Amino acid sequence: MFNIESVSEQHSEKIQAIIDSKTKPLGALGELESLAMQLAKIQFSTADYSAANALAKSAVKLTLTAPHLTIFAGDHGVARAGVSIASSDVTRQMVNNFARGGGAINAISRQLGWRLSIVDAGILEPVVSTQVKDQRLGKTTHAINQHEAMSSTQVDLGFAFAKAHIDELHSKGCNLVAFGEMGIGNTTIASAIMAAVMGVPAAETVGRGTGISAQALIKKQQVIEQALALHQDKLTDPKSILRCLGGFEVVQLTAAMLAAAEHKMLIVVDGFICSAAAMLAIQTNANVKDYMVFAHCSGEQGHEKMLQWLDVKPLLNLGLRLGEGTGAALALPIIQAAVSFFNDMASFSDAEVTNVT
Ligand SMILES: O=C(O)c1ccc[n+]([C@@H]2O[C@H](COP(=O)([O-])O)[C@@H](O)[C@H]2O)c1
Ligand SMILES: Cc1cc2nc[nH]c2cc1C
Repeated sequence: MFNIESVSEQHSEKIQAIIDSKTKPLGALGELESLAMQLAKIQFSTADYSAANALAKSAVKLTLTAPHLTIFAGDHGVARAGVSIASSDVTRQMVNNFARGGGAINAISRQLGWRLSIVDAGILEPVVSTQVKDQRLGKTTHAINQHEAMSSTQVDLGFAFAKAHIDELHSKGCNLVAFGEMGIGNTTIASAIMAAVMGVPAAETVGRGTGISAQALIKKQQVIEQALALHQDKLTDPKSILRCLGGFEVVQLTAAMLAAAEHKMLIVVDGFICSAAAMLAIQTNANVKDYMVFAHCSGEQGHEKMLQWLDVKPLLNLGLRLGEGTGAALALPIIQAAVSFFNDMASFSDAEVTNVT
């Protein structure tokens, strides 16, 4: 269903030679070098003869164009079980806040230069604003400990919506996407998905989300255990996991990542909920991982274990546990720095510096 090319290793040696020709000790730009290598493999991945030629002459440039961050918002039936500090009304209130430019993600995006889309993937009551894109799959999901969260028709519609959104960004020249989410109760959803995908008990995936009490944490774990037991025979593939345990925003996050990789966009993954969607995207098509950068390790218990399972290294560890795409947004200047050194740094020969490699 998704046609995602794995990145080519064809030019790796030439790309490494360019990185190593720069005026620095070998490897001294650390993770920036890994990012440059990843992006170069994505952008020079064709068997194109001219790309190979340009690489040989170190004339090729990496590009970052129209960086775009999309926040998907959704509401969750499970929020009624007392698994969050907030009620579902706060999802709509925060979407309204984003629409008016008042969220943390708005402030950070203005500072760093992300363009923002706010997508209503299915919150209780829609927000009337031209700033909010209607991709609603329903009013709210069913409580996952009582029922399948949604129908397979809703999952499919979410995939279609997300793909159309990404196709539009691509047609406008965007080659770097980040995603965030907003949805009271969605750390319960992400913990349940993590448990289903990794085959570990809820106790290993549950965390405090927005900051619930020790007592509420026990309740939250029970709810996840009930959901896993209720759907245990159906948690066999990503779309079934999304149907049984998902959220409307998690469905669209998963599909958006897959669609972005089809277009060879770099995908910046945010915290716990976005990483749960990334797990499902990778289960759907393992090649998507080549296009992903994991921006940060969230303060949410379980995220570190999830990242270890994914075998990825996050760029930042700032104790953020807000969501909204805030961690992903912060990765932009780091990615820009990787592109700048690759494109603009002098080589030892250009700068007449003794080659120390
Ligand atoms: O991204 C994260 O790692 C993260 C960790 C904890 C909480 N959140 C945000 O908090 C909300 C979910 O928390 P909760 O307690 O309602 O499940 C949702 O709107 C997320 O954006 C996000
Ligand atoms: C106020 C608030 C802001 C948020 N942003 C993302 N998740 C959130 C949850 C709450 C409760």
